[in-house]
Amino acid sequence: MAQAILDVMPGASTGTVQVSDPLNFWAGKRVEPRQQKNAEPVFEPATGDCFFLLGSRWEKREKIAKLEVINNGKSITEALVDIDIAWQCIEYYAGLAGALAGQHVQLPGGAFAYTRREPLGVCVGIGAWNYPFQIAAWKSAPALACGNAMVFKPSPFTPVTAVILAEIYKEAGVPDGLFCVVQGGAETGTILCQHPKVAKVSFTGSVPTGKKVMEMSAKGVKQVTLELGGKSPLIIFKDCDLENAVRGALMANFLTQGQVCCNGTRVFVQKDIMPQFLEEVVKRTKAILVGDPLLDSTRMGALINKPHLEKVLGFVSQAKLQGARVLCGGERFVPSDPKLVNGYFMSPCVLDNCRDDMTCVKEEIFGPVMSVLPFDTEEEVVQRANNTTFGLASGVFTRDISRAHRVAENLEAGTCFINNYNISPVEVPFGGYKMSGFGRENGQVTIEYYSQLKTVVVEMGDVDNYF
Ligand SMILES: NC(=O)c1ccc[n+]([C@@H]2O[C@H](COP(=O)([O-])OP(=O)(O)OC[C@H]3O[C@@H](n4cnc5c(N)ncnc54)[C@H](O)[C@@H]3O)[C@@H](O)[C@H]2O)c1
Ligand SMILES: C[N+](C)(C)CCCC=O
Repeated sequence: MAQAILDVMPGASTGTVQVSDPLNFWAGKRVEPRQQKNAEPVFEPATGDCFFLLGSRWEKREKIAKLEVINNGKSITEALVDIDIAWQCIEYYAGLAGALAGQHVQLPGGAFAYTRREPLGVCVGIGAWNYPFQIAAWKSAPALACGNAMVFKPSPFTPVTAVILAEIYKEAGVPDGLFCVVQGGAETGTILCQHPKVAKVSFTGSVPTGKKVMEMSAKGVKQVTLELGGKSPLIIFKDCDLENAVRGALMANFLTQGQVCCNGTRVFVQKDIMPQFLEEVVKRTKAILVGDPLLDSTRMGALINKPHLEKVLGFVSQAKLQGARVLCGGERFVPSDPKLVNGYFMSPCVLDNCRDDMTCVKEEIFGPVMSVLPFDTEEEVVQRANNTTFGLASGVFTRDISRAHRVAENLEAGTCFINNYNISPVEVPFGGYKMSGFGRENGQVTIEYYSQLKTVVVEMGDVDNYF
């Protein structure tokens, strides 16, 4: 089955998914993608209709990416990477499916035991809106590889591309019902978490919703994976390669309009190199091309919706009131293209003069806002970096290899990037410490979160009877 799914990704088959009213469609219902041959890949904003023609592997990649741009607002450059990460994830778990294995344990007297890795049953995946296709793949690929079924609920803000994934699985021959997409918001999510036949919930979203999901799952003794928010530190020591550190800071803050859970939004810079760092990071931030996300040249698209844009701009206003200095950006951006004037764009922002007690430094903004903080010593910065309830990711730039590993060990986070940031190869586990959640996605370890272990004990002699 896994091979069949892979065969579909590079295949030359055709099919379409028709989506009516992408923001509200199929609320709470099972999606049955319609097969319509030879339809054009178009999206009609006026009617909300979306037609998608599956083609060759690379045509599909482009078309799914284009739909993801329409779905989410991120740049096409990033959406293409997201689609690649998604198929790499499916390929990876397809490979692991055949390698699932237990253990043989020799016992006294010739008896022995063995363990079997068995599926959990029906797993629910609930996704956030920032990586809609990728999240659906990160959850469904290991779930299916372990022999489970998955019911996936995307965010109501980005309902489209999970359905494309369902279509791909269907084309690959996945039996009906093994991967289903249901649409809706909190109400639908609640029904899924409370359903007695659901064995596990894998959730990606905010901390408050994650707590509710955990509470509901606890009542049914369901397993849970929680991929929640973050306020990750990025520590830049004076002995770093400054050019790479600046690039790393941009990667840590501005992907997907800054709407990334693991972003390194608290950028701690050692005082000695602060002026050079700020000069370079501001110059490069100002050069980020914001605008039509479907253009290859665009590097930053639109935020997810108006309330969210207003919330992010509100964080910038509050930061100013609390004494931060805006070095660039932080304002609504209106592109010159008339069709984009009502879009939810903002200019990427760098905040200086920040303190640890400011709201912009303590809370997850989930937008393109980098807060820069000075520090003196390693001991001090590690203590400040850990002074948060979150623990998703962290980063350190230094040429001192001992320091790099010491800092990585001491940071309370599920990931520490050394001399890079926000790369996530599928082979590498991803997940949080503290309030950023638990369980992992990606990597071999995720098999353990989508399967259960059965122990079989085999007697080879007579039964010892105490009675
Ligand atoms: N750690 C990660 O891997 C990761 C990845 C992406 C986003 N996030 C986090 O997600 C947040 C942004 O995403 P969001 O705004 O979509 O989060 P959210 O918590 O508002 O919603 C996430 C999902 O939960 C659903 N939902 C809402 N209420 C529910 C309920 N009561 N029961 C069940 N499901 C419910 C939503 O419909 C959506 O599908 C940020 O905090 C971000 O850091 C984390
Ligand atoms: C692919 N990234 C950039 C590591 C993001 C993972 C998902 C978090 O929002």
